[in-house]
Amino acid sequence: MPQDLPGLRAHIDAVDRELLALINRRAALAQAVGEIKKKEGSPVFRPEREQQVIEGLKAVNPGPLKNESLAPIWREVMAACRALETPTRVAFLGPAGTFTEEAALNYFGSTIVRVPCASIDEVFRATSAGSADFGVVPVENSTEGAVARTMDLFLTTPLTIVGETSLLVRHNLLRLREELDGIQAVCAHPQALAQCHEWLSRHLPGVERRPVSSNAEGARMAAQDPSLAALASTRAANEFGLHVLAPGVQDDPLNRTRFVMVADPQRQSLPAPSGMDCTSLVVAVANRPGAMVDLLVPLKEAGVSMSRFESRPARSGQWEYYFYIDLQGHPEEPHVAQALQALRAHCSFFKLLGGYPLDRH
Ligand SMILES: O=C(O)C(=O)C[C@]1(C(=O)O)C=C[C@@H](O)C=C1
Repeated sequence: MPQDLPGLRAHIDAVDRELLALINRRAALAQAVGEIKKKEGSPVFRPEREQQVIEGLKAVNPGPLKNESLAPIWREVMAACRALETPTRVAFLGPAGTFTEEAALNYFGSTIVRVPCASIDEVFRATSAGSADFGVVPVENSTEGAVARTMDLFLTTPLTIVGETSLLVRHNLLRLREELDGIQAVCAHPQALAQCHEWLSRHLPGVERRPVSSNAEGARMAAQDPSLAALASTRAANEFGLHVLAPGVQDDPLNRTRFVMVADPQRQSLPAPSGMDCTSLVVAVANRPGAMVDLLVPLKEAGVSMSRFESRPARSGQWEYYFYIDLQGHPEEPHVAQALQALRAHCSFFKLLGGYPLDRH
């Protein structure tokens, strides 16, 4: 190997040409897979297969490339291959610059057709109506808990969950002017305002906190009115030409949001087991003593672990609740199937929301 800069760069150029030829060979193979899928009428996007490809490579990676760098590279390669099979249209809580858009790009790769939506309801509507193949919505935040609207829509729409991803969420105070003085209102999504409550109380006491439909919408408003500030990502700051007055103003430095990918089960079948999956369901039980225990016993007996348990009022006026449950494993794995069957018998309402690969990065 040469030791001088021009010599090393010439080697890099040669390796890049080899890589290009190999990636094109891979793309041609994916195109051939696409032809078979077209004939069979089966869905192009197979999250469990993409997960297996990445995990398989991580297991044999000799380095020096780090395993955490490997995943985003192959995600993009597979997204580009997928785009040759068919364009993937993804609806998300927009406008451009939201964390939900970032989650969509991380998960599906940047070659998607972006369908920004003004609300979580619209993401579900666009995906149900077929104007998008997938929808991406926030489902829970490590500081603020469940995203209520998303949970309610799981109940009332036929969409299923086909994937999940989580993001470290950093909020920044953004403004046209490079000073804190004279801010009349801070505009952001209610969740972001809540996540930055302490910082706002300390540094901008008495300033109005104005809830808007998304953080990027707040940034768009702040870009038009110098008296307004926004709480949003640095991507939104770039998108709308705003200054970052204070970076990372969220109360919890490890603030994370979990997003899920939803799809219409008529057009996108349930992902097959990947080896490390999550099963999501929503149930209701009769309002009687011991009903909760009856719900948990079948899980214990089948050896299934629960990773999330969340309740939402059923809005019946009777103090009845829906329970949102995440289980470890895939609904097609025998012990999970057994637990689901036993659970169903104890529930007055039972809806399987999906079985999908766990987010492993
Ligand atoms: O294996 C497939 O089913 C493919 O379509 C190929 C491929 C890939 O690029 O590896 C692309 C899209 C799918 O989501 C999964 C994998």
